[in-house]
Parts: sequence; structure tokens; C-alpha cells
Amino acid sequence: MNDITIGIIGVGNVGSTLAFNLAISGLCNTILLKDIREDFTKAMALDISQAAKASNNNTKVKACFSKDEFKNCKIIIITAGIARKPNMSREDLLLTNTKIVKNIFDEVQEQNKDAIFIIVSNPLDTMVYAALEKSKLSRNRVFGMAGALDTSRFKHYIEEKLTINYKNIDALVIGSHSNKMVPLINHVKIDDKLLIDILNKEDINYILENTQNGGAKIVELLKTGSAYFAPAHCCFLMCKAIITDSKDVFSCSVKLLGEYNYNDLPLGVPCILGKNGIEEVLELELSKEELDELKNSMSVIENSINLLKGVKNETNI
Ligand SMILES: NC(=O)c1ccc[n+]([C@@H]2O[C@H](COP(=O)([O-])OP(=O)(O)OC[C@H]3O[C@@H](n4cnc5c(N)ncnc54)[C@H](O)[C@@H]3O)[C@@H](O)[C@H]2O)c1
Repeated sequence: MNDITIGIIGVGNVGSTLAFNLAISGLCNTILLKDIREDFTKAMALDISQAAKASNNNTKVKACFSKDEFKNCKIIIITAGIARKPNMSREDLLLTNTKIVKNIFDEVQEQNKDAIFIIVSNPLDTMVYAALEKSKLSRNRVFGMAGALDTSRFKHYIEEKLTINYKNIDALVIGSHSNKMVPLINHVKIDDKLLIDILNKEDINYILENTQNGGAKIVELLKTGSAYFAPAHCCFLMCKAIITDSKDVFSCSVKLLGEYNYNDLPLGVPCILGKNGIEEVLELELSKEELDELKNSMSVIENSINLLKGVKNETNI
């Protein structure tokens, strides 16, 4: 068992499911939970601690309500905020969640000087931008989880259309966490075969459309919120890569510094994760068509950030 504390802020569907994943894995020995719903958070801490005990591991889960309790975290995952309901876009969450995310840094940054922050709250890429702006931390320590989830949805819909036996799907989604995300369809490999050589155009279009609208489909069915098992598990895997210094590659929303010809803006691209958070941002060789799609995808983030900047001038968010 590692002597490591992981903090989760926002103990709703994603946050509590992540805490459960962490507690039963034994990846860390302390999980700190923080949410505005006090009794609910205390209940989650008890229930999840007891789940850890059922697997005979010593992970302690604590509900924290003061600055002094929520401290010394190696990783902090921010899932606080409101989630989408049917007919809401991720952008509809913009102003509320920006205020929440920025306040959180006021509350926890001082007591967690070495923490790596993984942002989950939506609209994801803009929340990464707001968190970086507020915290003034470097990009390796403040980044977002979304590409890992979008990639798992991509793989889900690819598998639906496969009729052959295979061992591995190698696939990646980059771009903004929006319906203009960029599933890199021409790069997908099923073992050593290119997917585009296996499936017809209709199947390919089905995969692309469903991947890009994968979150909305779950929102529509749930009616009261958005997906949480896959998002929480992707966060867990990213925490694991950091704690174990695995150097595994995840698509993360990270501030670009010249990569893909963008500067000072966050975008989902493949990154190596290790003990310092993002160890390296990988630059893929993309076709002209893919770069155009990425530009289109980035326009969602630029519009959202511009909207935020406009409101900020008026209201001091
Ligand atoms: N990045 C992704 O891929 C991805 C995937 C799923 C969900 N999300 C986003 O993650 C966020 C959480 O989703 P969810 O389904 O867990 O929602 P949820 O409503 O179940 O949980 C949100 C929690 O945040 C808490 N909260 C609100 N304000 C807070 C504050 N100031 N401090 C601490 N806690 C606060 C609420 O009390 C609630 O428990 C949403 O914004 C959602 O859109 C992102």
C-alpha cells in the first residue's frame, strides 16, 4: 500500500464512483472527499470505507469540511459542479462551473502545494483553461480527463461493428470534449489491420456519429444527469498511471505550447502520464483533413473561452 493521499472534490455520481474505484484498488491509503452536501459526503465516506474493508485493504476515506482537513494530496480530481440534463450542451454549464472550479482553487491550493489537478467538470476544456488561469500552475499539473472517455466510447462503437475475432483495438480520440471531437478513424488498428480496410462507409459513419454523441445518448436515457461509470474509471486509470509512474499514454486536455500549431489553449491530445503528471505531450502526424477537423474542434473551445472572457469583463468571475 502506497502512503499516498488522493482528494476528490465533488462527490456526486462521478466523484463517488471514482472514490469507490480507488478504495477497492488499494492504490492509495487515504481518500479525502469534499462536497457542499455534508451529510451525503459523510455517508459516501462511510460506505466507501466499508467497501475497502470488505476487500481487506486499509484505505481510509474521510469527508472534509475545513481547509485544514483537505491537505497533502498527491492528486486532486475536480468533479464539482452541475452535470448536463437532456437538451443541455456542455456549454450550458459554463458560468456556474467556472465559478465553482475557481473557488475550489482558493479553498484547497495552499494546503496542497504539490498536488496534480485532474479536471473533470464540464465544459471540460474551458474548465482546464479556467483552472490554469486561476492556479498559475504549469500544464503538467493541471489538465483534464475527457479524451480517455471519448476513446473508450470510440472503442465501444468500433467493437459493435466488428464481426472478426481480434485481440486489440488501437484507437484514439483527440480534440475538444464536444460533438466536434476528432475520432482518428484512419489510424484505428484492429490487431495489425486498419479498420478502414475492414468496415464499409456506413459502419464507419455509424461509429463516428455515435462516438461524437456518446455522452448525449446516456444523458437522454438517464434524464437526470450524465454518464459516470466510464468517466470515473478513466479518472482512476489516469491516477494509477501517475501513482505508478507508468508512462502510459492517455488523451488529455492539456494547454498546448506550440504543438499542433496552437499556443496557450487547452486541447485533447495524447500525453504520457507519470509521477509528474503530464510527462510529455505527443505530436501525431496528421493529414490535412485531420488538421482541419482539429481546427473545427478547437473552435468550440475558443468560442467558449471567448464567452467566458466577455462575461468576466462584465462580472468579475
Ligand atoms: N470530462 C468528462 O469526460 C466528464 C464526464 C462526466 C461528467 N463530467 C462532468 O463532471 C461534473 C460532475 O458530474 P456528476 O455526474 O458527478 O454530477 P453530480 O451532480 O452527480 O455531482 C456533482 C457534485 O458536485 C457537488 N458540488 C457542487 N458545487 C460544489 C462546490 N462548490 N464544492 C464541492 N462540491 C460541489 C454537488 O453537490 C454534487 O455532489 C459535471 O460538470 C459533468 O458535466 C465530465
